[in-house]
Amino acid sequence: MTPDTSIAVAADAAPTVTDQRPTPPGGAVEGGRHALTFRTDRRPHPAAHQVTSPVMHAQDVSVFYGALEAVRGVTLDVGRNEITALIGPSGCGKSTILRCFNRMNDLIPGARVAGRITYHDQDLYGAHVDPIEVRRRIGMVFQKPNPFPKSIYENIAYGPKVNGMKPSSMDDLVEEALTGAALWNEVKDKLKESALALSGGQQQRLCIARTIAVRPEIILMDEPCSALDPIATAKIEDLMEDLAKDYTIVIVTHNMQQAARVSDRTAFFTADVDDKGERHGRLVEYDLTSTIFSNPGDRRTEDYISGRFG
Ligand SMILES: Nc1ncnc2c1ncn2[C@@H]1O[C@H](COP(=O)(O)OP(=O)(O)OP(=O)(O)O)[C@@H](O)[C@H]1O
Repeated sequence: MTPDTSIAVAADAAPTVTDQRPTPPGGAVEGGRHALTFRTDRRPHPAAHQVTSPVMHAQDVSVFYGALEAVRGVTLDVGRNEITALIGPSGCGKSTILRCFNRMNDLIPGARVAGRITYHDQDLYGAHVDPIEVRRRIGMVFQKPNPFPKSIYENIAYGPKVNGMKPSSMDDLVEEALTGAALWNEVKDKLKESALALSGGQQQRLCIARTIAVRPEIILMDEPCSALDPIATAKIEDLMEDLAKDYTIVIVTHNMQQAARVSDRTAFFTADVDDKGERHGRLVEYDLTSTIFSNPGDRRTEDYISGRFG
């Protein structure tokens, strides 16, 4: 699909089909790609995250809700076609940072973003940037599956229609999106039935299909499996691995095994409490997932992933 050049985001932002994920140096856990063991030898915290192909860059980003500085001074790169996991204890600002990446915080009264976020080297918050187009290119899947109370088909076709996409065949586009979300075989004979009749896991895959139907480049996922059972969760995790061939994914998860299983890089956040008792989230450490889980550079990261804190 030819990207719409009338908006202010870069025209080279179309999805690519290369899998550039690095092979992690750590061993694999059962059923996953990364080690969950810890080494006692520590290495210096790297000065750079060494993301070779960043699609998005956050520089000294702080987010305020009214007077509360909820997250302070976050700097990180999101690598193209990588899965980046944001982990950390409740209230450290993971979802807040995630929402910055597609300007969802714009919709929260009193929310303000300071610092700079670039997407393909363009200021995501520039005056000339259309936030609606940002959210098409950078889609979001939420904690609780939220299909529209419409048919399965309409759930998928809705986004392309309202975004003015004119596919040569909407049927083909619907099939492609449902196939991409590993749902087609389960629903192809009941496309006219209500999406609300699907199971929770199917609904979540439908929401992923709805997201990819508008051809985003990045998919943000805010605890996408927290409402799902282990089997449905495993399906979404398998799906994420497939999706990362075509899309860049950033996921917030409370499930550290999930972060270890699915992600290439992990950002660990925590919250400092100031003398007024206010919590300010901050990024402690960001590195390859294998490093974060096997040889973290910061004691707080190790305490958290080993269950001693949080
Ligand atoms: N809409 C909002 N209005 C005001 N404060 C908010 C809002 N959303 C989040 N906060 C505050 O910002 C801080 C960070 O919240 P956030 O939800 O981003 O953290 P989190 O790490 O994702 O937490 P959790 O893991 O519990 O979802 C918290 O102090 C929270 O109360």
